[in-house]
Amino acid sequence: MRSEKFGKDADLLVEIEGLGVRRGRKWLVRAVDLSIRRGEIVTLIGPNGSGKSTTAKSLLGVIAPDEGEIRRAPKLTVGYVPQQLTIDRTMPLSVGRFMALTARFPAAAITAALAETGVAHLAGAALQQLSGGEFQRVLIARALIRKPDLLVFDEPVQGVDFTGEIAIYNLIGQIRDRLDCGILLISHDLHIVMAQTDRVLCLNGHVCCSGPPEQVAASEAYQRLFGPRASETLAIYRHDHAHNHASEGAPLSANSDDVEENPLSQPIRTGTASGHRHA
Ligand SMILES: Nc1ncnc2c1ncn2[C@@H]1O[C@H](COP(=O)(O)OP(=O)(O)OP(=O)(O)O)[C@@H](O)[C@H]1O
Repeated sequence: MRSEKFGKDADLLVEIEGLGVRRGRKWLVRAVDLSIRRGEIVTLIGPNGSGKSTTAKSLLGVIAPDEGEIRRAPKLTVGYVPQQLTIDRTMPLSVGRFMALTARFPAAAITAALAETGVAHLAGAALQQLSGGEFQRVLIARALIRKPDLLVFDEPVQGVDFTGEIAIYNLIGQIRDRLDCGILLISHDLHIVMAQTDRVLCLNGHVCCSGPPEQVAASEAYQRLFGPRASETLAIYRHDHAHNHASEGAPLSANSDDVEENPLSQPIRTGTASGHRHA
């Protein structure tokens, strides 16, 4: 069943079906469906505590699901870019040494990865002296060394200033184009994250709504979660990029009313975005 599915769809990297994670009597997430294909940028958004990290950790295999299935393409390589806040930058360490901290890589591979994210000139710099945006580029470079099929970013613009944010999102788009990898972004920052995104899943313990950014931003469930002004900011960041969303469906209603912690949300689910190709 597993190999059959991935055999038929060579671009499919990971597929989550009916994911549920429970701690004690509380479901942290339930009934989450999510798939990521090569060349696709998928964003998980949702308020604090809505289950974004839980979903991502399940996808990465860090935590085991209590319900549902997670299927990964054979030999899938995943790169993970952690939140800046989770890393102690007070250690006296150069960028070059930081890149080789958890595994040994040839110097040329490190240089190439730093060049890919535009920070090759910082290889000898001290980690503490980097700006938020520079440090984020170093973290991305570290995740790129293994040439991942799938890159997961946890809050990619945390600690980065406003112009830096746009540059980081442009970089993420370029990485997707150059490496033809799949990308999963996790963010509670609801508008800026959407600029480069093909598909958004709005979580609040379950999938409140999903689909192309404009469709999600316009949905009632999204506006109820984030407030009516949330969708207005989207237009500022959205830019044109030539691709086709022809196979994505319109919102359909769905059921997931047994999730304890989501009193606000009215579940809406869209059709899955399959056959998505970039020019
Ligand atoms: N081991 C655990 N035991 C009990 N509750 C947990 C556990 N881990 C996480 N939670 C709770 O599960 C919910 C979802 O947490 P999760 O970290 O997935 O949310 P998130 O959307 O990533 O939040 P944030 O945006 O704040 O990072 C939260 O209410 C959290 O307190």
